[in-house]
Amino acid sequence: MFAKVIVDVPAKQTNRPFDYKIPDVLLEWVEVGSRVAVSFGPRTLQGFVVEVFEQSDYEASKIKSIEHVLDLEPPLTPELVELAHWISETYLCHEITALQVMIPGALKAKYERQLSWSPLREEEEALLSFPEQNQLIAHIKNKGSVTFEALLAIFPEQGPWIKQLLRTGFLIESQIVKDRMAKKKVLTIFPPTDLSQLASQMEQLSDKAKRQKEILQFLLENSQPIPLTELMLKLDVGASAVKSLADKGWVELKEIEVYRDPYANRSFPRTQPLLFTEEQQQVFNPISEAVRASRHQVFLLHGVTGSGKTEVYLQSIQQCLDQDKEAIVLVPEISLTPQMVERFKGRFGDKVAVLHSRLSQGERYDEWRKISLKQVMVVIGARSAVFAPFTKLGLIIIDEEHEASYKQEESPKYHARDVAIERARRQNASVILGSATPSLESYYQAIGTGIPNEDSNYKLLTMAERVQGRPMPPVHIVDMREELKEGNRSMFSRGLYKAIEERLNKKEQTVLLLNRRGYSTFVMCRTCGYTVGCPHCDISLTYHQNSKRLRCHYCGYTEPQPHECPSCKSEHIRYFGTGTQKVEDELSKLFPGIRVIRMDVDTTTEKGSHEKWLNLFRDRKADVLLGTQMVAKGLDFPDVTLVGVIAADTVLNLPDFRAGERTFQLLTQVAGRAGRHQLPGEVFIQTYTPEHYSIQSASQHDYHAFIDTELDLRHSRGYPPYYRLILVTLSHEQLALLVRTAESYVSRIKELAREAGIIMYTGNSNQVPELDIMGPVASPIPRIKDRYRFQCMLKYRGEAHISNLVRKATAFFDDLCRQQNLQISVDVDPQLLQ
Ligand SMILES: Nc1ncnc2c1ncn2[C@@H]1O[C@H](COP(=O)(O)OP(=O)(O)OP(=O)(O)O)[C@@H](O)[C@H]1O
Ligand SMILES: [Zn+2]
Repeated sequence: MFAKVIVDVPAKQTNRPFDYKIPDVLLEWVEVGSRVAVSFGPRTLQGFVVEVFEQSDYEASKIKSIEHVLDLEPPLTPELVELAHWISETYLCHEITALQVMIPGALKAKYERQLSWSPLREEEEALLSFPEQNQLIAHIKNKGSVTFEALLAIFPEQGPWIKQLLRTGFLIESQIVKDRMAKKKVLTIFPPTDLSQLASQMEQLSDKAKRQKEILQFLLENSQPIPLTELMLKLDVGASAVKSLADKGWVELKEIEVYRDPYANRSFPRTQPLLFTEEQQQVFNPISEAVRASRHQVFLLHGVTGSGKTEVYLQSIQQCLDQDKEAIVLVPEISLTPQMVERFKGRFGDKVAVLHSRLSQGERYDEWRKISLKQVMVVIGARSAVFAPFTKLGLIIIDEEHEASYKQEESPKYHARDVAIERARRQNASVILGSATPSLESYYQAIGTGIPNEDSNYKLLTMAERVQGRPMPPVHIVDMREELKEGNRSMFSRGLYKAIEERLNKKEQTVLLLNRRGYSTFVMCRTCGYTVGCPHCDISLTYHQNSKRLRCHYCGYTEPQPHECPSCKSEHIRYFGTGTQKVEDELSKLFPGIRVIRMDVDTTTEKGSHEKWLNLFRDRKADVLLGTQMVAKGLDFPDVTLVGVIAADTVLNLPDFRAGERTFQLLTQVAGRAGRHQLPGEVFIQTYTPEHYSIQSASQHDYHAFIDTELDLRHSRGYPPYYRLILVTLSHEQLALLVRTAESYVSRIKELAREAGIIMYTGNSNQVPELDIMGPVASPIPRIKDRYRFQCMLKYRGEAHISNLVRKATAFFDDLCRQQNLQISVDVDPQLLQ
């Protein structure tokens, strides 16, 4: 037998699989999706098996053998292997990169697989009566534990038996990875094997041994092993009572390996399905019907903030579980709050695995194992959870589908929403895209005039009302130019100031949003106009108050706060712009004693800090939650009655055609945090451009007004959803070489387009162009980490085979990339244009 293997060499010549022989001893273990070690030139490298077959076209003697198999169960399913191929074609990346992104980081570390005998199965051992089984058992028990390789070396013929013992749980695998991967060991109490004696043993105990009786009683009722600490907490007993039972030999104490569960110490009260509102029922019906029929359909669920989308998700998932199918829920990383997790764990309990980047590598790996061993049916996670190795997928839900963070910014630059739709299509699963502010791309598809696409199968579902008829909060737009005219130079308008004061008096809570962290966003000399920039990037440095240092938000460079102008030595160096730190400062000056929680990248680096702040706020230990966009999403706190946006223009002024859309989304989301429960809410938006349509329509909660204007603009300028984009960024340390190369890159593409007969934009309005190339021009941030950056943007219609051109053009510069350290980064459907 042979295997086609994609080897871990990200270079152009290896974007194809190589043939390897499967040695007999590994026949049992090599499947599509297996990770293997193979020799490649002088080295041994990792690779993924993408096909297993019988006849190779190559001369048998020339084909090398697979050296090892790296996991006892293939980490990828055949379906995911195919999906990786699709990703590499769609997003123009190496196939190995797409395969690697699908497996948890812990698997990539070096580790050793130890097999040992499971204490949990001791009683059933007698059932294993085949001589082969007994031989294996004797060997392993004798050794205590043994590596997989050693076992195979001694019993090369016994692959099938080893596999069977693993699958039935008699053998357990522990992965001893240099320090961090060993599974947690937990002291566990095993109830007596013979429960019939338990009653009489309890009789024997004197009245003083009340605790011991309770423990036995509990074990009698549950007859399951339970970790010592958990039992002690549950029954409120000390360890000594357990010890005396163990000393009598009535119960047994043993260390066993358990999953590291970040939510182990938290209980999630079980919730029951809520009775749907009329709107919820009416959107649920078609979803439920598609799930039951196993029909692929994409539902765009446009529901205003507080309309109860989550309950629709929950009951749709239930529908899926009832069909014995699995579900994936994607949420943006920053809204993966304990509150969100609680809602899913509360409904589905142990059936839920959670994946996000704040888990340790070990925790992540354990959650992933639960998925691949089919111990859970639901996964909730950030972007990469779209690759959960389920095999009976019924539904994928993407909450806040408009979020830019679903796009991965490094290779593979995939969009989780589009990957989800593709995955669901291949599995006849349904997709729910939920948002109060759907992206233009999804909305355009759903209203049925999208880019012509045979497979498009969208359906628009709308929930226009909040649950229980709660009103949308009134929004006041404050023109900051007027404030200035009236002599108010503070960052708080008079209206917002009064509103905060009122909340303090009434003991209600306030959420304040400012999308810029740090203290001051730039430092400028009033005498000569010099601004302090990063020496490695073309961007100004931000002043951070705590460290009293200036910091670059792109490369992390820092320098001490200057006291005179570095250029003209004048003392009139001043701090401009407002960041979250400055707002915090200002609040405590204006409202002495005010309790503020600040949440931004600087206060949430520590593990668990994000949750800690939100819990403090929920427990009303603070009056104000102040932060960057992380405070805008998903929060559902009953006492929040005021939302203030300090500067709505920060996003609006970004050099990005989506600036208007992003502003509308952010304002709508953050406004949606107010008045979600009994207490009515109120919103203040401070801005220098109150007339802008994004701000106007957000303040009126009018998605349709916004989208009509925005669609017209996109159409006239030839942007998505009418055209698709590919952004190519070239970077190099030498500007001259870079400019030359960027120009020749663009000529190359034009040449290839002409050869392919693609109609290019010429300014002639009689022809509808298929492709327009803008650039090369300097990128919005022309230099990062000492590398100059130039970009060109390809706008194109439909598929038009443009990605093929880009692939060819990029390959043409491969040598230059290797020899001259030129970098070419290709971003298909880019979300960030810098
Ligand atoms: N059928 C129902 N009956 C009673 N209460 C409900 C019902 N559905 C949802 N709710 C409650 O209404 C509130 C808002 O619901 P939810 O948070 O799901 O809204 P959402 O649409 O997800 O909002 P957002 O987009 O702002 O996050 C929650 O407190 C939720 O428990
Ligand atoms: Zn920098």
